[in-house]
Amino acid sequence: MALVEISKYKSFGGFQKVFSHKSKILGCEMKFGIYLPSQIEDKKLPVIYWLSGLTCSEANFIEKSGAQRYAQEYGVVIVNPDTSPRGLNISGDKDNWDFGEGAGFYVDATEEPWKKNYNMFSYVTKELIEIISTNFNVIEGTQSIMGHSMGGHGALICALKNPGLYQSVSAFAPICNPSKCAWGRKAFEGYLGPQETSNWSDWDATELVKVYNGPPLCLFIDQGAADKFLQEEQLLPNNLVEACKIAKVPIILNKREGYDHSYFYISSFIGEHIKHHSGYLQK
Ligand SMILES: N[C@@H](CCC(=O)N[C@@H](CS)C(=O)NCC(=O)O)C(=O)O
Repeated sequence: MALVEISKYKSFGGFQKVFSHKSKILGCEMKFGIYLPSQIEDKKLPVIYWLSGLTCSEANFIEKSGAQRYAQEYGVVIVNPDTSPRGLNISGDKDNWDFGEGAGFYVDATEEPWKKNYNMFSYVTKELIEIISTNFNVIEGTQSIMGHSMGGHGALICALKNPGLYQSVSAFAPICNPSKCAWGRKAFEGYLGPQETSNWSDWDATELVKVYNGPPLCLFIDQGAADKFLQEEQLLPNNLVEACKIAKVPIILNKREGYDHSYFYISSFIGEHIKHHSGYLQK
């Protein structure tokens, strides 16, 4: 599991780095970003994982979120992986911006030709955690997860399907009910098979919340009110809020007037999310 350092920039006192490594679970070379605050020289730190949305690589979050300032302030490492396997040349993996490369949807695929490599759920929740705890000065098991859009869905399902693995979870404009929106239905159909014969509900936050059985978990959700994908009913936050009410799972939904789906919106509130997670991680 050798890591290769691809880039290193000093930022707010710490270092923003990118590494590549050969992923066993995905069967390809993968890159991830990691921000290492300066405090890591003296002590072990907790980790927040960030999962990006459709069309992103590890670069978007690093270059546009402005997270480094807050990671340094709160003394947390931030790790952000790519959004799918890359460079495999599976037939059809580059034909769509919302399926295949850049759109792994954080599931473990069961369908051909994806099932051998498109296993982003296992990559994020197992292999990446192991790589980070083996190679960096982090507190093993003290971690949270957040993400945006497809990555917001990813963060929610990673937390809901692994009770206790993450101390807290948050999401910006998450795809809350993928079984009921066009993006999710296309991805689930391709990676998991037809709804009638596959367990889509095992990968859908709105369904998973109804059967959540683990340590107390509060879902911290952010949504721009002027997000065109909210208006197009790709995100469906109200379905998640309703499911949480029924299941008695606490949820905070912050509606942000005038904000859209972009990293201008994310960078406006990333500090609040890092502060939120830090409250759980520094206990
Ligand atoms: N390509 C899509 C938009 C895709 C999109 O908005 N992707 C979001 C995540 S769902 C993103 O983070 N894009 C990268 C960026 O803004 O840097 C379109 O043109 O409608």
